[in-house]
This record gives sequence, C-alpha cells and structure tokens, in this order.
Amino acid sequence: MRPLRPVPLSAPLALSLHELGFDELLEGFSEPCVIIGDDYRILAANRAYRETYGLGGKDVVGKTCHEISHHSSVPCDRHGEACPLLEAREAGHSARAFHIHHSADGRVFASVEVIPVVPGPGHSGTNAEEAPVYLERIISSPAGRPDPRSEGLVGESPAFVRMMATIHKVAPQNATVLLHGETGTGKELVSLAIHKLSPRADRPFVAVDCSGLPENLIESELFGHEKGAFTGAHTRKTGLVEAATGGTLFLDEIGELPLPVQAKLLRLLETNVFRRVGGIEPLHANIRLISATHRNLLAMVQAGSFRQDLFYRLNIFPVELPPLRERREDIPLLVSSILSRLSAARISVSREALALLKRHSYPGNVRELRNILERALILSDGHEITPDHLPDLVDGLSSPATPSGVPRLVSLEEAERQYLSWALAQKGDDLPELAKILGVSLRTLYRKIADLRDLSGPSAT
Ligand SMILES: Nc1ncnc2c1ncn2[C@@H]1O[C@H](COP(=O)(O)OP(=O)(O)OP(=O)(O)O)[C@@H](O)[C@H]1O
Repeated sequence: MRPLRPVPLSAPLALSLHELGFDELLEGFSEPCVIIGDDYRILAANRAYRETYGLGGKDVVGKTCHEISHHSSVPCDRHGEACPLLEAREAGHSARAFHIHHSADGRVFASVEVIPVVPGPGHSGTNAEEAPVYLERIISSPAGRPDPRSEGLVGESPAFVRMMATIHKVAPQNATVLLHGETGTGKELVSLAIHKLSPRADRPFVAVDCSGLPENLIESELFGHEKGAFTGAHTRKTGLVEAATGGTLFLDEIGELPLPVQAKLLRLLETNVFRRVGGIEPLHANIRLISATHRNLLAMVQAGSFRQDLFYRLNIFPVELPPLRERREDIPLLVSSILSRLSAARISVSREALALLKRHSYPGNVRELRNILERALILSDGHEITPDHLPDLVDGLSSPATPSGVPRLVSLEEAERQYLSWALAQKGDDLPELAKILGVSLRTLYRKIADLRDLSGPSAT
C-alpha cells in the first residue's frame, strides 16, 4: 500500500494523515472522503462517500468526482463554480468551495475541501505512482437544501448559493454578524442557520424583535432588572442577554433600537459586561450577537439616529440577503417547498400560474410568496393551483412590478402607480426619506398615496 504524507496540513488533519495507505487513510474520516488524481478520477473512496454518493451499488472508483457529485461530464469550473481541485493544484495548498451536490438522498449543499497529498518519506515508487493526488473531504450542510423537502433554507440560484457559502464560512467563528435584507428575505431563518452551524448550536438561540418592544421596556427586556428597579418591578427578572448565555442572541430590526439602549449595547459588546436595570453588580455576558435590519444603517449614522461606533461593532461581518426578485430562479423550488410545508397532499401548479408567480416582483419577498400560496391553496380547495387562484397577481395594483419587471406596456400614469406601490413596500415606514428619494415634497407624496388608495380600494398597500 502506498504511504502518504499530505502537504501542507491543517493541524487536526496532520494527526491522522501520515504514512498511511489510501484505504486506511480514508476510513479515518467519518464524513465522505475520496482520493482523486490530477485528472479528477477517483482512486479510492471511504464508506461514507459510497453511502452518500453511491450509484445504486456501482463502484465509484475510476469515475470522475464531477460525474458523481454534479452528474456532469465536465468539471464544475466549466459551470461557473469554483473548483477546489484546480485551486489546490495551482496553489499547492488546500482549497475550499461550497457546491450543490447530488447525493443518493437528493440535492444537498456541500462544503468541499481538497488537500494535496504526497508520498511519505519512506516511499520509493514509480513515476506514475508519484503523480499528484488529493484528498477531498465533503461536509454536507444541515442548514438547508436545494430540495423541496428541506425544512430549512431553500434555494439554488447563484445569489442564494453565494449567501449560503458566506454563512457557512462565518458560522464556526464567534464573529458578530450583521444581516441586511428587505422584509421577508429570511433574516431570522439565516440567523438560526448560523447558530445551528456554530459551536454554540446546542445552547440557546434567543431572537428579539427590537421594533416590537416599547421603548421603556427594551432595556429591562435585554438586560433584566432588579426587584424594585421601577414601579411594577416586583421581582428580579433575568434579561434576554442572560437567557442566551453560551448561545446566540439575535437582534432583529436593530435600527429601531433607541439611542440610550444603543449605548448600553455598545458597552456590552466592548466589555462583555452588563448590569441589570437598577443593579450595581457587573455581570459577564457569553453570547454571540447576530443583528439584522432592512434599513440603511450607514444613512442612519449620517442622520444621527444610529451610533457610528455601534455600527462598526455590529458590522464586523456583514451578510447581504438577496431579494426574491434578484433570484427568480428559486421561485419554482420555493413554490414546491412552501406548498409541501403547507399541505400534506401533493398540490400541482399549472404552467400559467407558475409563470405568473415567476413574474411578480415580491416586495414582501419569501413571506409574500408564502402568503400568496396560502391563499391560493384555500381558493383551489387543495386541487391544482391555476391563475384563478392568484387574484393578487392577476389584478395589478396590489402586486406591483419593479420598474424593471413591469410585465407589459402600460401608460406612464399606471407605471407611476406601480412604481409608487413598490417604493412604498420598500420604504413606506419612512415617508420623509421616501419623499426625498422620489424628489417630491412630503405633501405631494401624501397626495399620491391617497390617490393610489382611492383607486385600489381598501386592500391597497
Ligand atoms: N430561503 C428560504 N427558504 C425557505 N423559506 C424561507 C426562505 N427565506 C424566507 N423563508 C420563509 O419566509 C418567511 C419570512 O422569513 P423571515 O421571518 O426569516 O424573514 P425576515 O427577513 O426576518 O423578515 P422581517 O424582516 O419581516 O422580520 C418565513 O416563513 C420563512 O420560513
């Protein structure tokens, strides 16, 4: 058997990779692993790889890695993906990539690491035997799948896969993460995924909606209070920072946090110390903080409503969540996934209905898609969903298209109404700011909104 020595090695691997033959080496790993040659051919595979990617009992040895995991006759870089083998070959050190793989159990997200391996010092082989070989380890993601049966995050578009790759990189670190995305893009789901992928996974995940808490309560909710700290504080109360000890605290809509609480949060992040309201004892926090917002925090900093120092503390690792209209390729998959979550029966969607669903601009993103499908399911009595069951998408105003997504030629007046509906869905909570962006006075904006409501009836945005 051929003795092996890997170059260079990350510390944990170095312990298991020395002077071993292919099979012995591979069986040391519980995750799927293969040894591949320069030409992508699999030279050996461990049991986990055979079970995960097995081709109905046929051996994988002699096949190429892209044939097995991508069901493709050409390497993944020819599909626009990063090929870790190519990178490892060129750089001479290990390389990683995040891919969608075909496993025996459907498609999965997979973190792939390729490590160059060379013969051990005692080995004197033939030239052919000394051709470079690589160890490929694959860890499939528990955070979601590009598969309708997935419980977690669903998607397969390049924008979505890029975001998934980013969260898989940051999750194992303790870094503070700031998620930015429009409403309904999945910020809470992504934050939970980061928690589940982190070493804190078996400790608490505590989610707090900063916009849902009255200003005078936020501080005691977050930090707790001592008995008698204020009228009505009859007992000592543990705050959410303490409740998240060892785990992750998710602060949703961080832009809504009042300035005095921003100062306390900053102190917590800088010193890891906080005090309960009315308390003097300093308490040590042990949390990972993930925050999220749909707002432009930098613009808020410039406007003086968000602390600059807190912004930089929160923004250590920013993650942008793509809006659904920028990943329309995901709509068919999301439709089947959401329908299978909503109904145990198999519900089909007609071609025309799917075309309508794909054309809509979704100011409310995945949450809006879910609501539309929930209504359609009721209207269809659990049978095939057709355009008749999608009145919001057929009727126009309550389903505004983005300027780039106007599905047919319309009058300028109609285009303005559609654009205004869309703009309101993006920034309707800050009309002065929206008026500024649209270049109209606040009074004009109010008038246009009133016209829009008159025209579209009580259900308009
Ligand atoms: N990629 C996805 N795959 C499957 N479901 C998703 C995805 N993204 C969002 N959802 C679903 O959409 C809904 C909204 O998601 P979530 O609450 O995480 O969004 P959000 O960005 O936090 O919204 P908000 O800013 O309004 O709080 C949920 O039902 C969630 O399960």
